[in-house]
Amino acid sequence: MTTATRIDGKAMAAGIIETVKAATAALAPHTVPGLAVVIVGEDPASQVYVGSKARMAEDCGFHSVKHVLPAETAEADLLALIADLNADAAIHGILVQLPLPPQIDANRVIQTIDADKDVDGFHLLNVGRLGTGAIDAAFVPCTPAGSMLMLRKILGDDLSGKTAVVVGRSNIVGKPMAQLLLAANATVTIAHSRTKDLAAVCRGADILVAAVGRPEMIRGDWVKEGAVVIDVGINRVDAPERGTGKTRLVGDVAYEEAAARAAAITPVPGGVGPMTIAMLMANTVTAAYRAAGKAAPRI
Ligand SMILES: Nc1nc2c(c(=O)[nH]1)N[C@@H](CN(C=O)c1ccc(C(=O)N[C@@H](CCC(=O)O)C(=O)O)cc1)CN2
Repeated sequence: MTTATRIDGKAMAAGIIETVKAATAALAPHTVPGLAVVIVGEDPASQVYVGSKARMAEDCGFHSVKHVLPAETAEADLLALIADLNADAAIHGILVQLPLPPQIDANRVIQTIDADKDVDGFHLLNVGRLGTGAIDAAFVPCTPAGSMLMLRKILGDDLSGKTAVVVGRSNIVGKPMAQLLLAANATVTIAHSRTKDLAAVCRGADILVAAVGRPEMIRGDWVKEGAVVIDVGINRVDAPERGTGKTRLVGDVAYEEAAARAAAITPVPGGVGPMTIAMLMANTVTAAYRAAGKAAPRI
């Protein structure tokens, strides 16, 4: 029996997009936020995400540019494109879709992006700002930023006294998510594949964030009664029940089992994913406000 509140990321994302549109309109006509998205190669999921980002940017009233580079692109050519985008005053945000092909050093690429245009929040300067509590000066990575807004909607801004467990230690999600939770006064554990008795660690969490990339790894009996569960995983699995060769998306959490114990939980799809794209738009409009020397709206 499902008892948990389903945290609707699609609806929340739509609200954020309305705020971004209003903030964009308020900058006109002097500044039009500009977002450049760059994809290297033909990974089908990346193509979908990049297409959604470029379309959403247009919908928000941005100057939206998409660069599609072949899979065999040399690192030097990608770095040259980034240098051009860094120098382009019409571009306020630069996003290079990950993963990149193996001949390209993703870290070198990320560190080449001007930190003031790093709307993904992956540049060391932004990582450092987040890690030292200078969150208002940072660009915060979109997935954790969106996850945090969802949590705040349920639990409020101050997480004092709450125990949070983040399962996953990636630079894109796990680590920044832990920093955000810490900044909101939660008591934070980062767990991962080598954590001893992961199920027991999860069972201690008032806030459980799953970002491991393993379909439905987190079972219902890993979830504390009344916990808030944020499922960051987006895994495509076979769905023979839908017909031959069909697939479906599942999270890192076994949704129905977890929902029977949690107070609130994000679904997959329709949870954290749409918030990721909305927060990218929010970061881009923030970058444009900063470039224009104006105070960015709080989103
Ligand atoms: N440069 C970046 N690369 C990647 C990031 C990122 O934040 N920056 N994150 C992920 C992928 N990602 C955005 O790029 C992303 C993933 C999923 C969704 C989303 O809306 N998912 C939908 C389902 C979509 C589907 O049907 O396939 C959902 O969960 O409802 C948005 C963005 C890796 N790379």
